[in-house]
Amino acid sequence: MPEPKLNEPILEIRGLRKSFGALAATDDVSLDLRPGEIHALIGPNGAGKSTLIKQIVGEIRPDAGTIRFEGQVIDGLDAAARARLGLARSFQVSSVIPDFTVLQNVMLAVAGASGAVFRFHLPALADRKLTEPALFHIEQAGLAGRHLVPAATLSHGERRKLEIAMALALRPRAFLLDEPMAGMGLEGGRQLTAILAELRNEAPILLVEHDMDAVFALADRISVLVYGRIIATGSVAEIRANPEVRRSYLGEDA
Ligand SMILES: Nc1ncnc2c1ncn2[C@@H]1O[C@H](COP(=O)(O)OP(=O)(O)OP(=O)(O)O)[C@@H](O)[C@H]1O
Repeated sequence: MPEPKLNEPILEIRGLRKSFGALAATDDVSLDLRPGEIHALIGPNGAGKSTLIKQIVGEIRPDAGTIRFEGQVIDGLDAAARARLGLARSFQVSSVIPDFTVLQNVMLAVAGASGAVFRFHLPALADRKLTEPALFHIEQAGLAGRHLVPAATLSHGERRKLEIAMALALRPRAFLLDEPMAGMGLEGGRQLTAILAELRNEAPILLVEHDMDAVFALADRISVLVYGRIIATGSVAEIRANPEVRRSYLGEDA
């Protein structure tokens, strides 16, 4: 794989198109995810956000266009191969095992990432190669002290943090987060916002989110998708001031 150059986009989408019958769900979309940034993708329901994410992770094949990941064209790779490169969606497809503790779940993710065989008996649980990174990611995700609690008994917000810890264990090169704030409540949302702000230091984040408070607090750049097209990309200030964006998505009170 060619070495990515500093400041070259981690993810580079060019001229992507996907139609369902007569409906252009992705209509000539070009978008970059740069190192260290949180790039929010916003837009009304049905704008094509999920369809775009599915094409990035390899679940849907585009009709046209190219996706590069760390300089490599990934158009021919399936979802599993893309995940192995470090390009995977977090949160939507959840692999949390309810009967396992927080620590066991994260150890499983650490083991999966390293290719180790995970044995569910005491020697494996004492294996510091798994416990140490697992505990580190649990703390990173804001769950310190909760590692012995079964996942089934976690609150909604804690469960999301567990999912972040498991995502971190996979050492992704980019995070694709699909509505992480959904159902979090005010306090949970605040906590998750702080965690995501830190997460960007691990890998850049493409953030699909309807919660505009979170988007405005976190995003370095925002792209606005309407009817499958990106109508604007810019800083929070630029997007808030953009008349077309205000008309089509934010409303005049934004
Ligand atoms: N498999 C499919 N077959 C036909 N139409 C589809 C399919 N998947 C999505 N669509 C249509 O494509 C458009 C974009 O849908 P998509 O789910 O990507 O939007 P979205 O921006 O993610 O919406 P939301 O914010 O509600 O999640 C919608 O009109 C949807 O009905």
